[in-house]
Amino acid sequence: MAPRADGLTLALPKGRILKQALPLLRRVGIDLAGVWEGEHDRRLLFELPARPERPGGARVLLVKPVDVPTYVEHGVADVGIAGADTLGEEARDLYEPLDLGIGACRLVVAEPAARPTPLRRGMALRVATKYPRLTLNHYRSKGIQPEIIPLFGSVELGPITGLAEQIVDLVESGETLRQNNLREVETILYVTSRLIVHPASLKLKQAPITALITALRDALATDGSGSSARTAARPTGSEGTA
Ligand SMILES: Nc1ncnc2c1ncn2[C@@H]1O[C@H](COP(=O)(O)OP(=O)(O)OP(=O)(O)O)[C@@H](O)[C@H]1O
Ligand SMILES: O=P(O)(O)OC[C@H]1O[C@H](OP(=O)(O)OP(=O)(O)O)[C@H](O)[C@@H]1O
Repeated sequence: MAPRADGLTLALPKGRILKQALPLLRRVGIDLAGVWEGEHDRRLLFELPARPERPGGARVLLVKPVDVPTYVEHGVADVGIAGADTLGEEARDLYEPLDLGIGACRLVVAEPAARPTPLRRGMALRVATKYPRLTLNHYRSKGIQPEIIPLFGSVELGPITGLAEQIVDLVESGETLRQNNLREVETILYVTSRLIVHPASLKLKQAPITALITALRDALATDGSGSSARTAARPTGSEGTA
């Protein structure tokens, strides 16, 4: 096997994306089995031992999903995995060579099914969200300058409690919206997780990074899970933004 992650540091998102990323990473020689012991394991840094095909070993950092781009942008990690939602929220100097197809969901506008708010240019509107920048851009394109109410979770409570008229949040199955009597108004962004690379690492560690990208691309091409996730999240012909 060709060296694929030799000497690289990877920043991986804890939580739901990690679960989907692990089988893919295993296929390209980054195997956390027997190293990371699962969600109860509180360690955050793992050294993958050197092997004949990876003489320099590899290092894995487990970080909060929203922090992955920060580790890569600062060059602490050479590569990382981050959702298009996280990447779209803040402009960063990162190379984004590959859509991994995992972590598929959508960033949508939603509101109470029984209390829709018709939108008019220049209207006053309160919108609760974890994504202030993507949200502002979306409403500004409609001539609306909303008051953004920043939340870090349970965003669906916003319109139920009267905190906001609308929300912008991620939808996967649609179950959270449904159980809270909310309806989707519009999709802002089709989200999947991307491989991100520190630009300097791409030059300084060109061989292992190119090998990793190629191996991941090959694994995705022969693995139904990546492409099916993409298909589920994104209608044919759409590209990133809705
Ligand atoms: N149903 C979903 N809800 C939220 N994020 C999802 C969903 N499906 C896929 N994702 C992707 O997973 C990423 C991380 O989501 P996750 O909820 O694991 O992180 P988090 O919000 O930091 O978690 P926590 O609940 O621990 O704060 C999102 O940025 C998005 O790209
Ligand atoms: O469409 P669904 O499959 O129901 O998934 C969407 C929900 O999942 C996420 O919340 P998460 O579970 O991360 O909890 P949070 O509200 O604390 O962010 C997201 O913010 C939605 O609330």
